[in-house]
Amino acid sequence: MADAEALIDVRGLEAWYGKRRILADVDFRVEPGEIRVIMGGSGSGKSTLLRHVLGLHRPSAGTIRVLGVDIAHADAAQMLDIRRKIGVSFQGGALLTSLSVGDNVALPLRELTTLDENTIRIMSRIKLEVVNLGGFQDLMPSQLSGGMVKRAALARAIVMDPKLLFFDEPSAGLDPVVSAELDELILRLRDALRMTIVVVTHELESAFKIADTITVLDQGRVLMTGTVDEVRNADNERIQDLLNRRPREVVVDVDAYMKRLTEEDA
Ligand SMILES: Nc1ncnc2c1ncn2[C@@H]1O[C@H](COP(=O)(O)OP(=O)(O)OP(=O)(O)O)[C@@H](O)[C@H]1O
Repeated sequence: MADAEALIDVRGLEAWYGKRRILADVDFRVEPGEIRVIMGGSGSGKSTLLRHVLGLHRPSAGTIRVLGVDIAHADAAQMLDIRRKIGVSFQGGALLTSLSVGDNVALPLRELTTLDENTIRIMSRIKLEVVNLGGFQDLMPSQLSGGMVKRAALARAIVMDPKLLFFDEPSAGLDPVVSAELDELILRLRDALRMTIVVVTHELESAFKIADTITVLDQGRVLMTGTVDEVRNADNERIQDLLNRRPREVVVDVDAYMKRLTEEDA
């Protein structure tokens, strides 16, 4: 497939927080219509990669093209255009507790479009139907269960019919049944609405169920990108450790450790 067709095309990405390198030489391409899962242990750099792709951080090195635009060099109008075409459902970005479910879902339409109120209401209700929350628009977030909150946040993320949807830890804090329902919903969004979806998850079962392709991150590097079967059968000790939940052996460089403790801004 030609390069121009990738919706996300990250090459050679490097990211630093202070003196620590968090991502090194990351290549990450997402093709239209796929569900890509980003897997990796805690602190492997999954959120940092997403933050760069969303234009929240500038890369220290490398290029990031999203929907054909080099986002490190995009102007405000280009960024706004991209934001309109991207849906985001992040763990931290929960519903606003002071707004009804319907008003939460309508938020992107009110902030990013000039549509009239009637159209906004109809569009948000349709998206609530899509996530099986039809008729719940007048409830407050505090009246919803954990799974319903996730689905309402998903309705908000897709209310603008994004080409690209980012979903951070959909299963976090949910019981297995509710989590499985959410997986089904993600698959339906890809199939029915033809969205391209990037999901970050710790849940192996969920990852294997929804992913077309998986990118495995470890210590800020991409260990591999492949299909579910390719990742499952990977001849790579670290990947097998992650799949079998074996902890990494800790190798401590004592001199470097002492130096870090005694240097400022370590
Ligand atoms: N704002 C920050 N300042 C300094 N270091 C940070 C910052 N954000 C993250 N880090 C560090 O960068 C590394 C990667 O963090 P990141 O949140 O990207 O990992 P993650 O794979 O998303 O982890 P988790 O699954 O626990 O959310 C971690 O070592 C973390 O401590």
